[in-house]
Amino acid sequence: MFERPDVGERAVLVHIEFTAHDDVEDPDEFRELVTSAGVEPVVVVTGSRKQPSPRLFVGEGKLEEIRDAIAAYEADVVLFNHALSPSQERNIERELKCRVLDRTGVILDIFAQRARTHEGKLQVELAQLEHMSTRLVRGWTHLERQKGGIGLRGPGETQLETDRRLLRERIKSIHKRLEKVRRQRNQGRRARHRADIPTVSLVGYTNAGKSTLFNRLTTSTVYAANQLFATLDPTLRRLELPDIGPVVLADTVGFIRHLPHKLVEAFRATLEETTEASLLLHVIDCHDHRRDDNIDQVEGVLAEIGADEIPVLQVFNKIDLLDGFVPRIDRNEEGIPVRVWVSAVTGDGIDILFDAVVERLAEDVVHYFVLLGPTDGKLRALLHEAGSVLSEDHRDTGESVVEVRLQNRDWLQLLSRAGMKEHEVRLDESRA
Ligand SMILES: Nc1nc2c(ncn2[C@@H]2O[C@H](COP(=O)(O)OP(=O)(O)OP(=O)(O)O)[C@@H](O)[C@H]2O)c(=O)[nH]1
Repeated sequence: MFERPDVGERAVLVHIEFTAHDDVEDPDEFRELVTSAGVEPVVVVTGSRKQPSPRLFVGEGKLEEIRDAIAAYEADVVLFNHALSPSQERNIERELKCRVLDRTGVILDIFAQRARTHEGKLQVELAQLEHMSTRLVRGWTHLERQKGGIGLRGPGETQLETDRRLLRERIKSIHKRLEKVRRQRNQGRRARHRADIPTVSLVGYTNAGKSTLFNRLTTSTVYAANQLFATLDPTLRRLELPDIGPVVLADTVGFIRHLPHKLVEAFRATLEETTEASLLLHVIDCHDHRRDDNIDQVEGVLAEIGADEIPVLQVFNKIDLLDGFVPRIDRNEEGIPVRVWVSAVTGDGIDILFDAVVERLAEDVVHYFVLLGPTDGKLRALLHEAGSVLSEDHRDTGESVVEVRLQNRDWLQLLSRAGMKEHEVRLDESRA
């Protein structure tokens, strides 16, 4: 699991089935989400109703039950697995004399903890502020605010003390900054591509086992790099892979069923970095009856954020839950690994997963038409020596166009041996 500060909060969860609706949330998933947010679920109060009560969402009897649960379990917060209106949230708080957060608030808290890029952070802050602006001011004690805690963390925290006008200004200014960040983004991304070491990003539904796999891949293997990686971010680690060299492994926030509509943008922003990955490990709980539907949804979102061009290796996790299943690699017709069956918990198959990752990264070949002048003799010789030259056209100008195909890693190595930087190489773009 994620390492996060232990705020020691204890939560009563509330999950109600509504007979008049069919969009039922999953109570187990909610428990996982709450745990992900660093809060301890101490009890789940369940019930069923035809439809929500407009004032208190639940009935008087249920409210009494929740009040008893707060006292019995000494809970700090009540978390509803539902979207509450601001006035419902306020009314329930007043009745229970305890902090109340709805499902949107819980998810936002997770996003706030995990957003990494500048844009991601802004987008999450925006969603938090917008969510909060309708919910001011509820008189939480100063102590509670200082302590932090679910729904009180993240960049928007101090905004609780400001009035609505300031909040609106802040929202406006974030919109502006987001626009600017977006304008600069594509440019920045191109530049970063050149310098960065390859990133392998774990994506998948919440509870698929991403964090478990992340820890397994980075702590218990010979490939985990010993040297400190210049980040305090627990979701980024460096590995040294045979034949590939250094690689960054990145964990991402999990997909969530029934993501509240207004959080879709914020969620995508937390995933923004994956569009720069060299390889995606799509972690899938192979034991989950919603497996195929989950895969479709993840692929759909990846396509929407423009990450569908990135090579994907599916990791079917939790094979220990399938009887007598042994780890294996599935390959496509071209012999390329497309799926690996593993258990992150037992470690079964982790070795072949590494093999498959190395194989997929090694596939990362470049195919260029390089313009070489009289002073580029060294690079030309090295490319020939490496057997990477497919064809060569000499021009009257004394230049030649050399068609090369080789692994990106080797290409970069040859450039460095030739004393050249990648941006100094002239490519014949018309023939790329
Ligand atoms: N049986 C079994 N359980 C696993 C395996 N991998 C993970 N789990 C369990 O599945 C649950 C979720 O694992 P996580 O690693 O937290 O999942 P995640 O995808 O990171 O979830 P989020 O952090 O919510 O996105 C935990 O209870 C794990 O112990 C596995 O290989 N086998």
